[in-house]
Amino acid sequence: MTVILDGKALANKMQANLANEVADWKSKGYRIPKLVVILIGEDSASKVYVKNKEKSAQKIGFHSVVRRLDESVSEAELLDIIAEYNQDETVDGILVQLPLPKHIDEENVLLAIDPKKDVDGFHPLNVGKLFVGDPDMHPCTPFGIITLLKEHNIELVGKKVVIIGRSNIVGKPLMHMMLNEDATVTITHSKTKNLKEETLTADVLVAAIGQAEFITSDYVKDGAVVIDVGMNRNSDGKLVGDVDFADVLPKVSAITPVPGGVGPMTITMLMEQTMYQGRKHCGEESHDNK
Ligand SMILES: Nc1nc(=O)c2c([nH]1)NC[C@@H]1CN(c3ccc(C(=O)N[C@@H](CCC(=O)O)C(=O)O)cc3)C=[N+]21
Ligand SMILES: [Mg+2]
Repeated sequence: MTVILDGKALANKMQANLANEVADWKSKGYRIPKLVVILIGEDSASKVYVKNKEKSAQKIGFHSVVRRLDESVSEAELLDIIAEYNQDETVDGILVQLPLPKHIDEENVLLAIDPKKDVDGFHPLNVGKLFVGDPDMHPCTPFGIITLLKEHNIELVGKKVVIIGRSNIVGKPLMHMMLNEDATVTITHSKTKNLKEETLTADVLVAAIGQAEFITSDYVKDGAVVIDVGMNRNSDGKLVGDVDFADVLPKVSAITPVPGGVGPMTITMLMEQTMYQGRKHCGEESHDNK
């Protein structure tokens, strides 16, 4: 029997726990955590993701601000707006939705966010802390993957993890998180030779490729755990992952669905990290910090 790693179910459970904690703070008169999401332009996928983040934040009871900026906003204007939220003591988390318009330099933006409010874990300081094995804020997608695996008691110590994809938001940070769990990690990517030879060695296979249903059962070892980070539309307009779910399912011990797997966990870790910052600043000593 294959275990379905139900990210939606765990997301609901974790977000309900956060909602209880926030309700408890409210009853004590503490300041409530605030998450600011900055959305630039009219990209339709970004709008959907930001909407989902806003819905989760509101459901938990956080103060949720979505700052919508015109596509034409200058980098200097954006940096000023970030500086304003950095200084605002009622703001616990700041997220600038990626991708950015071409005329804005991503590195400048990520460097501008106070690392303490960097709920995405993308600031180079947080990236470096993860790299040396002393993480503070984590990138949410890989953090969600690790959290989902732990919830299902999937052992990582000494296991062979193969990641397909070397992005700064998934592949590379996940490599470090897996190393911190004492896994043996291989990263593969578009220039990897004999990809299938690599993936067939995986006890845990993570697909972050960006190609609909690319991973079929012939890429997967019997009994492996398969994590699908993909979000693609197939020819019928249906949301599918990078894994051919129906083909792979009978061969593996556990697998994440799309939708309802890694995506909801990403949002949940964003909420967890907003709460993590809030816990430092909203409690007994600082509840008057309105
Ligand atoms: N600064 C920044 N931080 C991000 O975390 C960030 C970003 N920029 N840019 C874009 C990506 C993408 N991302 C997703 C989050 C949730 C779902 C999600 O909830 N997916 C649902 C389905 C959603 C649907 O129906 O389209 C699911 O998998 O079940 C998907 C994708 C966060 N991102
Ligand atoms: Mg994130």
